[in-house]
Amino acid sequence: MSATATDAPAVRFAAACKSFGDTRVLDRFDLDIPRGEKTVIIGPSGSGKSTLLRILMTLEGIESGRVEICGETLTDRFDGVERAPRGRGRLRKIRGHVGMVFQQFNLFPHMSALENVACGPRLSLRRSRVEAEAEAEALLRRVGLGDKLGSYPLQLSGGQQQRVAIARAMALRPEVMLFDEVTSALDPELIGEVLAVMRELASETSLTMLVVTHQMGVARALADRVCFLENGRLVEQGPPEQVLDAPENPRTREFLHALNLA
Ligand SMILES: Nc1ncnc2c1ncn2[C@@H]1O[C@H](COP(=O)(O)OP(=O)(O)OP(=O)(O)O)[C@@H](O)[C@H]1O
Repeated sequence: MSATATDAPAVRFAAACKSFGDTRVLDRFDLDIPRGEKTVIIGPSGSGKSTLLRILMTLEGIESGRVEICGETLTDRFDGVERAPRGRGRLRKIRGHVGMVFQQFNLFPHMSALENVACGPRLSLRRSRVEAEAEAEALLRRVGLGDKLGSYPLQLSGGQQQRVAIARAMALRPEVMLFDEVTSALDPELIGEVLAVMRELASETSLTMLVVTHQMGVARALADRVCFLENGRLVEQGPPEQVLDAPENPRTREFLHALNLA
């Protein structure tokens, strides 16, 4: 039986297996993330990092094992096989725990920054327009965009669009925030402004943050714990100064060495 919602970890993968055709992407994968922890996942291309996040967003199911978010099982046992959860109410409840920010900002182009942030609470949380927009304005100020409330995505830089996307995810008051390569599409001079917002969230909130990145600077700036993933397995994990500066596993060392040469 799973733990109750309050004492359960924010995220739990237990012996989770996931394949695409003949490709085994997660191989009896185990990971517990305590509430409030900021975890950064690094690893080579194709190691399964995005798949982990997609499973947590219930966009993918698993074949066996178990995945939980805030004590809710993401998969239903059905004929001995774990499947993605069925039923709209249940899906909505599970997804309500989670916010996600992607590499591509995915803002609605026909809506202003304010409307992009306010529309989720209006539709999903049934907030009034006045309430949703007041909260959206506060969030946009928090990410340094108080002067861009009426701007449309095309009038904003990539860094500004990504900060709107972070505010939009925060507006739904998730307990767990997932960040998938959120600084990878940005010019180097814009990375810092997005990272600053993420650092502020990391230090000033009790959000659980799960961050996938290829940028070790991002890992250093945010992580309580860095996890190195390869071929769907957790090869090494620990605080950033251990995993990034003094890795114990030869595979982690090779990966970091190759990054330094790149
Ligand atoms: N929908 C899909 N159908 C088939 N194969 C997929 C699908 N999604 C992912 N894969 C495969 O699963 C493996 C893991 O992909 P995933 O995107 O999770 O890796 P990743 O570590 O996030 O890679 P990257 O760093 O390049 O984004 C890869 O071999 C990928 O080709």
